[in-house]
Amino acid sequence: MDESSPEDKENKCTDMSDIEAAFAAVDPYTLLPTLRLAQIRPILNMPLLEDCYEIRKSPLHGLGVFATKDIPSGSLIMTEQAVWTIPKKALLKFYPFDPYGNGPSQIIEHFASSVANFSDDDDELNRIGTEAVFALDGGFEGVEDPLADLSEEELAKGLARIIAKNGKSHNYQSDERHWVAIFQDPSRLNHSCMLSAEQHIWSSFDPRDGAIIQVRAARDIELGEEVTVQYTKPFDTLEIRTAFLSFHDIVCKCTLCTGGRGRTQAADKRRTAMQKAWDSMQRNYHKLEAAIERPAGLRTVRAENEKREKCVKIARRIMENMEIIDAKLRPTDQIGSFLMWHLLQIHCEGVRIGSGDRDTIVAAIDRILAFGKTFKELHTVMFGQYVAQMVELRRKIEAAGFAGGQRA
Ligand SMILES: C[S@@+](CC[C@H](N)C(=O)[O-])C[C@H]1O[C@@H](n2cnc3c(N)ncnc32)[C@H](O)[C@@H]1O
Repeated sequence: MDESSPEDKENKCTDMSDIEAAFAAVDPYTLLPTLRLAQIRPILNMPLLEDCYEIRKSPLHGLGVFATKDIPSGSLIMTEQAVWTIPKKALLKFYPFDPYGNGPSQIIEHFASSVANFSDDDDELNRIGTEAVFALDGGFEGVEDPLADLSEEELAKGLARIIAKNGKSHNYQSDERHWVAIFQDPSRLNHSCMLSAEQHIWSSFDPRDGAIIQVRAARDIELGEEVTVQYTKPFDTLEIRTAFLSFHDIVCKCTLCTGGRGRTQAADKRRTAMQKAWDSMQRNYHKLEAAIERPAGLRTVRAENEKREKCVKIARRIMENMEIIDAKLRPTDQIGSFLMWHLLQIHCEGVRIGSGDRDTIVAAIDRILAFGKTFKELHTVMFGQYVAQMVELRRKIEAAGFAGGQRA
């Protein structure tokens, strides 16, 4: 039953300053660009599940990472500082078959300055760093001492292959270039289209600070199971995944790809529906931005109300799109840090700027909090913080008498 008075309804769009101020406080755009590694570290300092994996032969390919105990969903399985980070564009030039005509010595120079000499006064550390990179998949299998046994070109080719097979993309906030990072144990994570873990790279503000990776369980992983991540995008169908993976010379042997047509078709159907809702949500978000920017024409109350109504309608469509995605999502869809974060950013921003309607805003917060439950399961660190802020926001709105769209 709607218990709000006609007067309340008339006042619906007024006095939003509290809510807007509260939203401004949780605006991810104000949070993200200021994050530096030093600030991220305490978040990263979440307890690591000690001795929970080993590296051994995998049925998927070469070596893989396997659980040595039951790993509950959300556990931090690995965290590591990059052994080597390198700008992607520079990388292009490194390839011996490079169109820019640069010699292979550049990759060796970069390797020598960033890895082999990462500790100027500790030869032992330099040796460990060098051997760690040389031992990675695709580089120098069967070569005992690459530095002594190979020509400069062979050495450069091997290093380029190591980067191509094991590099993980990331960006630094103060640097427009795309970067590739090489980690040690996380390089042994094989791909599965039904992942069991998610990897997230925390790039600091400045490339000189390096990058850190976190690998978390996306679901409960049983003792002996292989820990896998997904190299492809969250909603990619079999056809798209196959195209991407074959470009990287991978014929996927995961349980989904080898599980029969029925299974892949059902997964494709679900992923296509999510992709459609995601695209529609992005379009609606842009529409919302445009609707908000457009002047209301005559600055009459009517024109302002019409504009507001339009914005509210679009904001609601954004919520509907989200609900479709929410209903179809599985933890094996690689949703944690990447997808849900963006989803919420768009959603929260969309509702904040698009709607002066308190019912819509309160409903949106409840929706976000409901998503929070999914996130709690996934233990996505950043989101945990975000949810806490949402809870606080909800509390403020309730205190201001806006709960459930009714004035107290
Ligand atoms: C980052 S490495 C993974 C660890 C690697 N198995 C090793 O021995 O170090 C990436 C390479 O593993 C192989 N790979 C990973 N996942 C695979 C899968 N699902 N099916 C087949 N090969 C896979 C591919 O050759 C890929 O280039």
